[in-house]
Amino acid sequence: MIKESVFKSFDNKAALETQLADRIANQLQEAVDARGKASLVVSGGSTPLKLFELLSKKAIDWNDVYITLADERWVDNDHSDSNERLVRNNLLQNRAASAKFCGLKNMYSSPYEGQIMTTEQLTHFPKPFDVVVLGMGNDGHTCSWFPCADAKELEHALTSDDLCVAVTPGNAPHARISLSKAGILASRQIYLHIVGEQKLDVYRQALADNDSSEMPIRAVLDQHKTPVDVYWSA
Ligand SMILES: O=C1O[C@H](COP(=O)(O)O)[C@@H](O)[C@H](O)[C@H]1O
Repeated sequence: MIKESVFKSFDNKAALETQLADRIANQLQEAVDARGKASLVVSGGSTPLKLFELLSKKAIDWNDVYITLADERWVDNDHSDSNERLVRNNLLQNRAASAKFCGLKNMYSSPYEGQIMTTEQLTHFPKPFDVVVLGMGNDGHTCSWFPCADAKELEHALTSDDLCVAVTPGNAPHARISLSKAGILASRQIYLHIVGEQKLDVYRQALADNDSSEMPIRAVLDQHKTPVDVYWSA
C-alpha cells in the first residue's frame, strides 16, 4: 500500500473548482512575485473545463505565466480532440489571454518525429514547473501514460529522462505526445483533479495496487519527490 496523498473531498464540482482555481492562482502569483515568472502545466479531457474558465478570470500577472500541456493528441490544433484547442478556447481567455502558451504538437507528421522539437520549445519554460494539474482516465492513465500502450513505450514514459515522449494508446484514438514521469515530477506542486465515484474507485485501486504498468497514475502517487494533492468531488 502506498502513502496516501493529501486528499481533498468536495460535495460538488463547483466547490472543488472554486477552491482549486483560487489555490492555483495564488501559487502562480507567488511564483511570479518570487522569481519573476511562473509555469503551469495543464491536462486536457473533459474534467478541467470550468476550472480553466475560473482561472482565466483571476487577476494575476498572466504576462509572466508560461502554460503548456501534460499531453496532447497528435492532431491539428483545430481538431475537436486537440487539447491545445481546449486550452485556447477555455483557459487562454479573459485575463489569461496574455499568458505565454506553448503547445506540444508541431509540424512533424508524428510525435515520434516531433518530440525533440517539442522538448526544445519547452527549454525556456521556468522549471521546476510551479503547478501541474493532472487528470486521470478510468483505466488509470494520466498524461498519455496508457496501460494499453506498447509496454516499451510506457516503460520509456515512466523511466526516461527525456521531457517529452511519444505514445500510441492501444485502445484510444490518436498517437500522443506526453510529458514523461521525470518531466511531471520536476515540479513544485502536482494536483490530481478527479470527479465522480468511478474515478474515486480507480484512485483507490491505484493506491492498493503495486504495478505502475497497470495503473500508471501510481507513478505520480507512489513517489516522495513532489507533493501531490488530490482534489475529488462527487
Ligand atoms: O485522454 C486524456 O484523458 C485524461 C482524462 O480525461 P477526462 O475526460 O476523464 O477528464 C486527461 O487527463 C488527459 O490529458 C487526456 O489526454
